[in-house]
Amino acid sequence: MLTRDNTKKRMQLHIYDTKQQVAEAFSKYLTEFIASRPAVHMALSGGSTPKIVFDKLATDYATSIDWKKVHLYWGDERCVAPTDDDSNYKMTVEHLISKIDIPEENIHRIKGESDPQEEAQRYGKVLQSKLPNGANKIPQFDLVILGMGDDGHTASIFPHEIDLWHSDANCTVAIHPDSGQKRVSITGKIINNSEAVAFLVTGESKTEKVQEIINKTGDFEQYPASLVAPESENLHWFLDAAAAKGITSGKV
Ligand SMILES: O=C(O)[C@H](O)[C@@H](O)[C@H](O)[C@H](O)COP(=O)(O)O
Repeated sequence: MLTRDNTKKRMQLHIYDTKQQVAEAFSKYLTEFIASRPAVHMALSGGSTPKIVFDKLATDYATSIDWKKVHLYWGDERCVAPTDDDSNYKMTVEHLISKIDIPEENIHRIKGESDPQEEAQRYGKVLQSKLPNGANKIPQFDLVILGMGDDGHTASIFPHEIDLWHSDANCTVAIHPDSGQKRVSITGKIINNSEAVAFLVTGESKTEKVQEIINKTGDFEQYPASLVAPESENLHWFLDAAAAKGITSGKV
């Protein structure tokens, strides 16, 4: 494991040869993380990368984790019905929730079928009421799991709307730059207030942005993923060799 200082905050890099090894390593990390706490409130990422991790958790780790003490939230959701193939909730049900013994009341989905602005407000209140909040009164996740898009977006904060990261709101409405699809997303104040943050990033298409963000080169400051710097300094990047290819050995 490499450790390096970046954006004035420390981060831990976990680099493995294959996507499968990333899934195994993250599943081990999550199992230990959950075992060490009486309850865990964690936000899941969407997209395709989590599928291999959720499949691993739902098979090899289904009984190693006490899912009754785990509360699942989402870092973002597409504004579609929960039955839509684009729904992050649907993907999570298919690859994880339908295969583990987790109480229904522990699932706190973003309602993609609702009016986006109303849902962003509602979900922001859910976080405020269900998550512990520290002295700063900001809801605090135990763990936020994030992916990163090829353009350096994370959750659903995209480069063309990077100001949404700095919103005072807990949740915001974003628009996908290509499809125009609306999304509900948690904001930077929530992500950086989390006790721990773990990126799951794999594949050649992520190499360039990972390189710029970790090495702090190029236009890294324009990528929302570069703004992830939790106050806790408990930031982990789980990467396969393809995504990590451009990381200079540098000072670690
Ligand atoms: O709703 C989403 O799409 C995600 O939450 C988003 O932030 C995702 O993590 C990245 O776009 C990476 O997606 P892939 O894993 O599909 O590359």
